[in-house]
Amino acid sequence: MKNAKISNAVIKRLPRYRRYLIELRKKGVEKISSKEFSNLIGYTASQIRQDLNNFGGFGQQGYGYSVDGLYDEISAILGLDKEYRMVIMGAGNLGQAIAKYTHFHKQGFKVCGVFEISPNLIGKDLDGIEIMDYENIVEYVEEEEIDIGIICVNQNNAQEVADKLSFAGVKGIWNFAPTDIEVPKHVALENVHLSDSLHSLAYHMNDIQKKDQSKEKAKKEE
Ligand SMILES: NC(=O)c1ccc[n+]([C@@H]2O[C@H](COP(=O)([O-])OP(=O)(O)OC[C@H]3O[C@@H](n4cnc5c(N)ncnc54)[C@H](O)[C@@H]3O)[C@@H](O)[C@H]2O)c1
Repeated sequence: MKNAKISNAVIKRLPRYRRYLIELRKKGVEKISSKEFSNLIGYTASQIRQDLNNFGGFGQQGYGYSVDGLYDEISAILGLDKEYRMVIMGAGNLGQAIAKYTHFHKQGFKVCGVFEISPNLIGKDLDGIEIMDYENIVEYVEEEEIDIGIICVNQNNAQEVADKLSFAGVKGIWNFAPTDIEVPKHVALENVHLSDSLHSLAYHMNDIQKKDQSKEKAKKEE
């Protein structure tokens, strides 16, 4: 890797590159130029070259990128060439939905356990996964070598759960609670604030509407 300090914006684009490469592999495409990739994905060719140069390039002048090679490299950069063991904290609506979503497992992210505080849920079975008592989370993470904790508890309990998971030794926390939790430096944190995304959608919808209205107005005034 050329540069250890990669901007978050670049990291966020890599899964998208990878998704398109999966489609290209399915179609049997073996190589692609940055121009062709640009037409497909919607980023400029120079953006693509710049992004991939962060990691040493991979492209060959006059040849373009090897689809398999680039797919392997990006997968390795994202750490998707290994398996991860996960626990879900909170077996409410969201926790259950994530536990039942089998696609993550196919991508190498295995849900090993689900933890709860509600006596009504502890001991129940969730598609083959037993819902366990939150009291036992630290031992479980240590014994089962859990990598990732997924926070699906109520907002008010999220920080406490994050502290417990960090203490127990998880390497990453995927936080769905709509609150900014703090984690120690050795733990990676990714927040998924669905409402933020929805609010951003509302903004863009209204922005398009406003632009359309001002176009209409300008037309009428002509
Ligand atoms: N449901 C959604 O679609 C959705 C979408 C975006 C964000 N969220 C957020 O995700 C979180 C969960 O949402 P939900 O709809 O599943 O809520 P929910 O109330 O259905 O479930 C939360 C569960 O967490 C459990 N819990 C609380 N403290 C705990 C602890 N310390 N350890 C283990 N379990 C604990 C509760 O007993 C409950 O069963 C919330 O913070 C919510 O704001 C939910």
